[in-house]
Amino acid sequence: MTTVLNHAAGNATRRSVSAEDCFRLEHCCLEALRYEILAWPKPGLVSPVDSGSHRDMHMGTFFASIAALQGSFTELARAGTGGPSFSVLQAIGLQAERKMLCATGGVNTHRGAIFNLGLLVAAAALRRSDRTLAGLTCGAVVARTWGREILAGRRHRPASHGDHVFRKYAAGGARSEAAAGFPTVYSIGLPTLRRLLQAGHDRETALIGTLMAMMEHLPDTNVLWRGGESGLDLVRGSAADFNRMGGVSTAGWQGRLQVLHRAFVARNLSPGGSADLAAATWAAHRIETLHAQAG
Ligand SMILES: CC(C)(COP(=O)(O)OP(=O)(O)OC[C@H]1O[C@@H](n2cnc3c(N)ncnc32)[C@H](O)[C@@H]1O)[C@@H](O)C(=O)NCCC(=O)NCCS
Ligand SMILES: Nc1ncnc2c1ncn2[C@@H]1O[C@H](COP(=O)(O)OP(=O)(O)OP(=O)(O)O)[C@@H](O)[C@H]1O
Repeated sequence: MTTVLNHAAGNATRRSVSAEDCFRLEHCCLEALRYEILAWPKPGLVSPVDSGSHRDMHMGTFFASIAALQGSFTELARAGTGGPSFSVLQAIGLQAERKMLCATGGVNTHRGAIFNLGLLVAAAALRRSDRTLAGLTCGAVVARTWGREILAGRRHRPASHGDHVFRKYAAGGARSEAAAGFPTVYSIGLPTLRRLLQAGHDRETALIGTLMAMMEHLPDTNVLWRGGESGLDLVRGSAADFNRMGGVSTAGWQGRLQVLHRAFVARNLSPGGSADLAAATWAAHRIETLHAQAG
């Protein structure tokens, strides 16, 4: 009798997640990556206008990577539905990284983005499948379900730039952000993006405003790797100045960002972590809106 009741209670909290649901989640991710690369001006970053501080990639490399990633986010969403151990998602994420490297001739265009977006879609699918998680953001679902394993995972991978930076500056990078439930996305990115959209800014402008908010606050390991602490101080300080002066809501903002772009390129600085989280913010905006509409 107890077994039957438990089984019934379990069914009441479970809901099936369709192939269409997973496909819709992937669409939010691929759209976010397209909007991020197309946005201009973005200090130090690759855009349709130039390659910023990067010598091994251009906008076409990013589009080749995005095309190769088609299917990977659907797969991550499908896997997330069952609330698997992090190692299951990691295997799919590493496979996606291999597809990216194959499409770009070995260039890292989206490693951070695959990690962030992959975890967010897996969490979105898990939340959809389990009604008891309905009140949580995708970020909170990531932290609660996979946070510990994400932090433990650092020990099992060959040393990366991120690991060097972690040892030298104690900056936890993408893993810390994810394990903490994406605080930069949910506490800084989303409020900024939604405020700018509500104020009537177009999508591109709102995304750049969001990027600049990220840059002011994020301990970006890409910047630390390339420019050390003084590079990070410069990036965060100049983003803070830009935001304090009214950011993208003030006339002439594009010109000010082009000046910053030249300054970053001269110092080989690229805020790739902020770019990743601006894309993650766009995807989270779309995914959380779909969730709210579904009720
Ligand atoms: C965890 C990863 C991203 C580690 O990479 P790495 O050691 O280089 O870490 P690091 O945090 O320095 O940077 C990774 C990238 O994240 C972005 N980034 C940099 N700083 C930050 C930050 N503070 N917050 C978020 N993203 C950041 C940058 O684009 C950077 O290139 C990754 O390579 C990995 O382990 N991949 C395996 C696949 C996986 O686990 N997937 C999970 C499911 S999708
Ligand atoms: N528009 C963009 N321009 C440049 N980098 C971006 C952009 N959007 C996101 N990124 C992120 O920046 C990272 C690439 O930066 P970078 O080339 O400095 O990393 P790396 O491969 O670790 O270092 P290096 O090229 O110095 O060996 C990617 O993980 C990517 O997710």
